[in-house]
Amino acid sequence: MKRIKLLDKEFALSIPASDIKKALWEMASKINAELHDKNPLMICILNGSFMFSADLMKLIDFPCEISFVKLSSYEGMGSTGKVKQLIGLNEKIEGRTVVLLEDIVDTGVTIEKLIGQLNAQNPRDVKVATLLFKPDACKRNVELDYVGLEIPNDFIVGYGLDYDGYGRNLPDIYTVIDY
Ligand SMILES: O=P(O)(O)OC[C@H]1O[C@H](OP(=O)(O)OP(=O)(O)O)[C@H](O)[C@@H]1O
Ligand code: HPA
Repeated sequence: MKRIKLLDKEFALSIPASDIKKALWEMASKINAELHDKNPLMICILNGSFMFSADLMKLIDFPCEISFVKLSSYEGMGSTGKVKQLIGLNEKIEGRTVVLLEDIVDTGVTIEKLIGQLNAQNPRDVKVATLLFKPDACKRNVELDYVGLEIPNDFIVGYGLDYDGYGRNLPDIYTVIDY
């Protein structure tokens, strides 16, 4: 299995780009079927979601808007449990369907906090589309409307996800080894 090194850690290939592509096609076809008449505002949660959001948006077959927020909770290989908001949302969402685009729901603290903030602005509906979900790590009761792949509770990098800033550019996903 292909291995890479980032900083002090080694990683082994765990999800090839072809599996990511298939998961994106399946998710996009559901979103296209269910939301084509809802004029949803897509919200990309930076940084990690930049690659997933860009690839998913290319598969959406109806006119729709995208905006961006920037949140941070992870440091090194673990969650701090605290979510910092680095860039907020400018758009008004009252009465609108919004779709949060996440690369990963891990402990669930990031998505739970953002859903709470957005619900205070009385949207019509807040939906969550996440490429990856770690069910064994998730401590929060959050409803995930579109999930690409369920994965084990291991630290991963690639396809937007980083280890201390590195690895986001990798087209495949890798799992840490020997730590
Ligand atoms: O479910 P959680 O435990 O909250 O973890 C998920 C969040 O962690 C990552 O962001 P991170 O804080 O690493 O910031 P980044 O996107 O800039 O890498 C990821 O992009 C999610 O937003
Ligand atoms: O496994 C992960 N890897 C990188 N960033 C993350 N943010 C949450 N979980 C992860």
